[in-house]
Amino acid sequence: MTGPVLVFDQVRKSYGDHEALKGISFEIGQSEVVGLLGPNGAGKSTLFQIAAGLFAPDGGAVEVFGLDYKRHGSDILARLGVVFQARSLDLDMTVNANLKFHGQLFGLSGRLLASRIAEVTELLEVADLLKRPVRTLSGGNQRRVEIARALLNKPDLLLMDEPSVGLDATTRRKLVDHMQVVRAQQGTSILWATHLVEEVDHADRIVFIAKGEVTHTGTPAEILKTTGAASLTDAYVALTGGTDAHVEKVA
Ligand SMILES: Nc1ncnc2c1ncn2[C@@H]1O[C@H](COP(=O)(O)OP(=O)(O)OP(=O)(O)O)[C@@H](O)[C@H]1O
Repeated sequence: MTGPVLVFDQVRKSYGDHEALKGISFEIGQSEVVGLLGPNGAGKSTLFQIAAGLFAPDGGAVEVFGLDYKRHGSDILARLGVVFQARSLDLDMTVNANLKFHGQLFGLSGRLLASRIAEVTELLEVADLLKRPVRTLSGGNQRRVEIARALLNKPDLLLMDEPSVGLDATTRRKLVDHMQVVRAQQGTSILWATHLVEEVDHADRIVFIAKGEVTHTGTPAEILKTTGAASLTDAYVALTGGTDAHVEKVA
């Protein structure tokens, strides 16, 4: 396919009388890394869950790989990788057992599964941890294993919802570097939801959302130009009215 891998078209979602998404529209192209940046409560997770097919929007449409979830849910999921905000590895199983189980869910087995596990763990630099129970790994390494797991099916689109929560600045930067390698080597499109500017400063495009609406979108260079800010952090503070305390820089 040559079209966008993900399209949000006027997506709306309410919880009771609270409108969490008020008509979100944007697209992600092939091999594009898009940062979805917004303060707490902006609607990132809600949008992310809709993109992952966990629930349908109240209004508007979402298309993944040109398909809709209603009719082609399993076709979409076969080509999707998802890293949720909450950790979801089995802590008592080894890294290898976790990856094997997940791979089997995608119909992988035998040598093909073993070679995929070798490939993704090398990519995320956790190959030496395969025999370790997940419980014994640092938070950063557990996150890398989760991302490796999400790549087992060679997804065309990887969705990540605040994957670096709880990680230190150096480990966060390493994750950003890993994702650039994943995109370069596998051509994977990536949607990275975060409230940390530093995680999206190398994205192809940043979509700012606040209070359920897209407020700005553009390449990092375009956003600097439009806002006249000296740094993306300053631009973010300007665009969000300086209300987000989570603006951090890597030392
Ligand atoms: N299940 C729910 N029931 C009621 N309100 C909800 C629910 N989930 C989210 N909300 C509300 O919808 C709004 C958007 O929440 P959402 O979690 O999507 O934002 P977010 O940008 O991901 O925030 P954070 O960065 O804190 O994770 C918030 O006001 C939140 O309180």
